[in-house]
Amino acid sequence: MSLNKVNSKTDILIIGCGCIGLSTGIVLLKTGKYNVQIWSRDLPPNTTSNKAAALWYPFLCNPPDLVGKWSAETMQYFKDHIIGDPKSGTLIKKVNEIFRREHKEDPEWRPYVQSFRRARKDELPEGYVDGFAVDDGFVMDTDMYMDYLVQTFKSLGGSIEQREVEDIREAFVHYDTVINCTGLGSRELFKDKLIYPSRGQIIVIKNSSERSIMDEEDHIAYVIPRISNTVLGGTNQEHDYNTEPTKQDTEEILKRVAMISPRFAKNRIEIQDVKVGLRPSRHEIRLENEFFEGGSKLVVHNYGHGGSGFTVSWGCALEALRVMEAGIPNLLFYKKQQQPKPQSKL
Ligand SMILES: Cc1cc2nc3c(=O)[nH]c(=O)nc-3n(C[C@H](O)[C@H](O)[C@H](O)COP(=O)(O)OP(=O)(O)OC[C@H]3O[C@@H](n4cnc5c(N)ncnc54)[C@H](O)[C@@H]3O)c2cc1C
Ligand SMILES: NCCCC(=O)C(=O)O
Repeated sequence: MSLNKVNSKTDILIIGCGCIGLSTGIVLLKTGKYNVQIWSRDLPPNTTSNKAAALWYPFLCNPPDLVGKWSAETMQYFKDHIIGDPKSGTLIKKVNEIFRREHKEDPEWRPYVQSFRRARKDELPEGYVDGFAVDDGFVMDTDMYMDYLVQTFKSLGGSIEQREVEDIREAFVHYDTVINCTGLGSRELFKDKLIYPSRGQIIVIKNSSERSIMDEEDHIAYVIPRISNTVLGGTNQEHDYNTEPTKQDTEEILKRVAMISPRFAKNRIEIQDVKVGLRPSRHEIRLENEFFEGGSKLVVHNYGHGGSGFTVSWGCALEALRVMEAGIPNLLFYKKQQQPKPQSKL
């Protein structure tokens, strides 16, 4: 008994074409063992992923130890495979998180990131007394990076179909193994009411700056310089489904950003764009196997990455591969169990 195979490779379906679905598909294709197709309701640039800032920095995501591990693995993957490619839209950029109050504790991800250090006094704006620093963090022009992921996925033989899945059994007609990378979509598709939107608004401006700086202590304020523009943020409104920018949030962001980086005083900013995305927030990332139809169908869940999808994407993709390959023997066992017993000759 074998799984659906073409040219001796096993067919895998990924649902979702955000940074998680695309990273997971690329990792699977690079093994040379799988044919991978993506079905997705929205394609880049119309995904949440495309609305991200984005930079490497664990934020609004749990569980802390695994987020630390996956963030570090993602940083290494970027260094090994992505940063050097100008088509990727990525840049190494120092990241500073700054605090108005002393922070005795290091971040929980500190043990996994060797380059972590405390901020120097000269890196702290007026009114800030403490901070974290990661000198080899990275930022990405999100639309460029998402296009890069799509091109990489397709160049490795992956195929993408724009298609909404209303019932997971639609996928089971053609596939034994499905990887669920639907982000917030899992709330409906898998009735997971633990996942909910955290609304984030950002402003895209022409100016640029030499480093990423963030104050996330009492509210959110960040400046993220990219290749072709700079992103100012942000907001975090839980259970808010409004995907339209609001003038009030834009004003609030500009006021807060001026406090962490005075050079961005409102009257010197040329706003290019204002975007809103709904982070797929959950008490923790769901990355596990779930068997359906008496064990003969396998879904690998990989969703709920909150404010850190890019930061953990490659670590989670590698983990999804490991989890899936650990589950396939069970799948074969259950499929065999369901085979009709050969009729006795007597
Ligand atoms: C303003 C903002 C700034 C951010 N900045 C950063 C940052 O700096 N660094 C960072 O690491 N993260 C950042 N994030 C978080 C990051 O954007 C998310 O964690 C990440 O995009 C989640 O990726 P995803 O692929 O799971 O989700 P999505 O990008 O939402 O992709 C889900 C996909 O599944 C598809 N789908 C859903 N349901 C179905 C269905 N039923 N059938 C078919 N397809 C379906 C959708 O169409 C979509 O293609 C930010 C988020 C926001 C909002
Ligand atoms: N951690 C600050 C970068 C922006 C981000 O992650 C977000 O979700 O907003």
